[in-house]
Amino acid sequence: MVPPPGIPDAVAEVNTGGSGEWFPAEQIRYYTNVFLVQDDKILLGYKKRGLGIHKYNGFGGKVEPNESTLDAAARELQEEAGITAPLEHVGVLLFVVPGDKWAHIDIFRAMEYSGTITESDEMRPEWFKTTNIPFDDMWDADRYWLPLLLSERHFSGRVDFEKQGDSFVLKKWWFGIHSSSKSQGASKST
Ligand SMILES: COc1nc(N)nc2c1ncn2[C@H]1C[C@H](O)[C@@H](COP(=O)(O)OP(=O)(O)OP(=O)(O)O)O1
Repeated sequence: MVPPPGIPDAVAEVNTGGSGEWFPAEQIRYYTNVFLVQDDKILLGYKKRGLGIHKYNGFGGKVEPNESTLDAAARELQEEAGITAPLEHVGVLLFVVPGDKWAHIDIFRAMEYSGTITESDEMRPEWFKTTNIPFDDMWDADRYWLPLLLSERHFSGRVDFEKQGDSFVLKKWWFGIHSSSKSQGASKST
């Protein structure tokens, strides 16, 4: 299948599913998400409020006006987990819900950090073995792309969700890797 709207043509498919047409374009809102990986462990945060409450995720949030995505990612990591880290840009994900702004999320990986990992009012950090990631307690699509981050691929993907009450139900998804395969160094992106 060719990449869906919003994904560069050069990205090679690794995983796709669901049915129907892709949803039409709406306005875009930019977010970041940072995952700290060390040896066989990954640091996730249990979200205590807001979007994705009661799910585990990386550390991130909205990019503020006049802020680069890299600066936003570093700020959110500090605010939510109390640490700083060299960040490597590894992927871009588009999450689409009809009637909402598209979420464009720049994904970063860190392999080392400075400071003391600290719970915040938004996130409770917790280490997991990479063989025991709590996918049942994460956003539904994370199981399809997080392995690409762990295997050091540079990836792009898109997920269309349908909102049913308070739940986001997966409708269609597409994930692919960039031909260079290995992820790239820190970048401002977008
Ligand atoms: C829909 O699928 C998603 N999957 C994953 N894994 N992560 C997602 C998804 N949708 C949004 N996210 C990420 C993007 C951000 O990292 C957070 C949401 O950020 P939030 O709304 O909490 O932004 P803040 O700026 O921190 O919010 P405050 O204004 O409350 O500080 O989830």
